[in-house]
Amino acid sequence: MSASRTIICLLRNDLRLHDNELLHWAQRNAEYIVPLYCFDPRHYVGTYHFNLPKTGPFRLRFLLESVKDLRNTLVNKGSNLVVRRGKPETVIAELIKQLGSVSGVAFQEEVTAEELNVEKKVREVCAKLNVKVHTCWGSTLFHRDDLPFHHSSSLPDVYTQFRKAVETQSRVRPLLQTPEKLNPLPVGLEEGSVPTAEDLEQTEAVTDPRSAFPCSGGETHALARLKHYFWDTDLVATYKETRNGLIGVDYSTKFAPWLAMGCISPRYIYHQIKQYETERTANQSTYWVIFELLWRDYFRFVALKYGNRMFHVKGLQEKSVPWKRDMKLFDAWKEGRTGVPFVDANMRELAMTGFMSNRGRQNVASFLTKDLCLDWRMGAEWFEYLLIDYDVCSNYGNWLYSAGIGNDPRENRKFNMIKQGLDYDSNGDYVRQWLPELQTIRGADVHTPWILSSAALSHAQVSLGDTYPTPVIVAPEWSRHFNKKPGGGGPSQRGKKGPSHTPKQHRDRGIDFYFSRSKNL
Ligand SMILES: Cc1cc2nc3c(=O)[nH]c(=O)nc-3n(C[C@H](O)[C@H](O)[C@H](O)COP(=O)(O)OP(=O)(O)OC[C@H]3O[C@@H](n4cnc5c(N)ncnc54)[C@H](O)[C@@H]3O)c2cc1C
Ligand SMILES: Nc1ncnc2c1ncn2[C@@H]1O[C@H](COP(=O)(O)OP(=O)(O)OP(=O)(O)O)[C@@H](O)[C@H]1O
Repeated sequence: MSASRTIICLLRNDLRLHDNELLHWAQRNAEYIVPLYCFDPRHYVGTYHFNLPKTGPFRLRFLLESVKDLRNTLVNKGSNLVVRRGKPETVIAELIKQLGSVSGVAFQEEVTAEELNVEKKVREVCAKLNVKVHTCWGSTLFHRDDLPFHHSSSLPDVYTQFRKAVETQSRVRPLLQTPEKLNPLPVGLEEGSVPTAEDLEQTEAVTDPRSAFPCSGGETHALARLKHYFWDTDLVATYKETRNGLIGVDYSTKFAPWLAMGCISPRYIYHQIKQYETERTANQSTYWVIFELLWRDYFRFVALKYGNRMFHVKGLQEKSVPWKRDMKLFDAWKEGRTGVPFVDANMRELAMTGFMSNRGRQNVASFLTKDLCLDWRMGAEWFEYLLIDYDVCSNYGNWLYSAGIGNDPRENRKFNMIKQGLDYDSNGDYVRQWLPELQTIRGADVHTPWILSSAALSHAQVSLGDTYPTPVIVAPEWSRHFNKKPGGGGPSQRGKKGPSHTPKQHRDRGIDFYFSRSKNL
């Protein structure tokens, strides 16, 4: 077996060939490259506090598709993806021994405890076996080394300050060139088969035709999605007006699942936006995709700054909140049986598809933490289990933010479930899509079945407490919106926000808009 100048590239959340720092580096430094993916058993245990399955069926399916897709891509480039079941540190030790003379092991750095623990163990194994370790930074739009802060501890605690600093003082790096051919595997190395969900003792995902994310995993599908959203349909040019939608695939980019597994590079998205802005149009919407990608960057750098505080009950602010751990309420929330239709519809969508819109996520997180007053980590772990796009930093960062113990500078923010339902699902179509038992209630009345007269309920054949639950809570402020005509602040109205602005103006307007949107929730 030939193994001179062989480098093992441990791939984790970087399942792509394009703009892949690791493979790019290995291509220049090795004669033989072993691109390796390990199905780590630690990803298939229970979550830390509430022992929910750590990887749910929708994400697992997406992962398996992504691994297969990367294998196909690598085979077409003269290489292959080596797949193993086992802990990376064990698999790598075995490979080093099997191959004889591995010159290096490389991986992309992660930032959170469980991933850092894997890195530590891989380093220990390599040190014992006298093999060098090379690491690189990836995953963010702005490279960690290009941030305008001397140290991660000086990262601002307010997103806007971070955003303005990187926008004015940093630059997104150019894309790395995708190799025409990749240096081969060492001769005789078995590539290994991609397991099934069953092999991993996990549940198969069941496809729901209503899914807002009916897409497959893998770089090929990620690049096709971008082509569709940017170049084939120009949807990116109206993103800011549609991004708060709830139904269908195209109201937002849906890049998140591919970004989470690294099937698409955020730099690639950025440079495609720049090209789109040059060739087609530049407006608030095209900028806004970058604005949102910067949130993703921000939470990753927040994790670098705060370490395990990201997971602690008191959050980044070290704030004691008397969270409850009422399992009955938690079950009602998880299963979409709280009796608050807008919450239930979103929670059922998540459970049945592994996806929920950003609007939905903000609402159900606010409901769990501010209305039910449940421990925010219950919600975070439920999302960790189910989301296809679960990303440790974006998930825990957003949950902390929603719970009021993270990076939100404003105090006591709370979403009003009824107002939100009326604003963003003004005719109740979204609620009816996910709550078949309320299908016969017409229009916006579906948001508040408990205030309907018994005649109206019986006409709709809805029996509260029987076919649909009575609400577990009715917050006092909701009553202001009972019987109100819908409309006002919904997404379609936002679309009529005025024409073009200079880039500077539209950025500032964008921020004002972002915050005004948040004040009266
Ligand atoms: C409680 C809660 C938990 C969340 N958990 C996750 C998670 O685990 N993984 C995840 O990727 N996103 C998470 N988000 C952020 C956001 O809801 C999703 O990124 C978005 O809904 C995915 O759909 P999209 O790709 O169509 O987004 P788009 O609206 O098209 O946005 C484009 C991209 O910007 C990034 N982005 C947008 N909003 C945010 C945000 N608030 N924080 C970080 N990045 C953002 C994503 O990478 C997204 O793909 C969470 C939000 C909340 C409120
Ligand atoms: N990648 C990850 N995904 C999810 N959770 C993670 C990840 N990495 C670390 N954690 C969480 O970080 C925490 C580990 O931090 P730490 O060692 O400070 O915990 P701890 O002191 O045991 O926590 P606690 O204060 O809750 O008892 C755990 O809650 C763990 O679930």
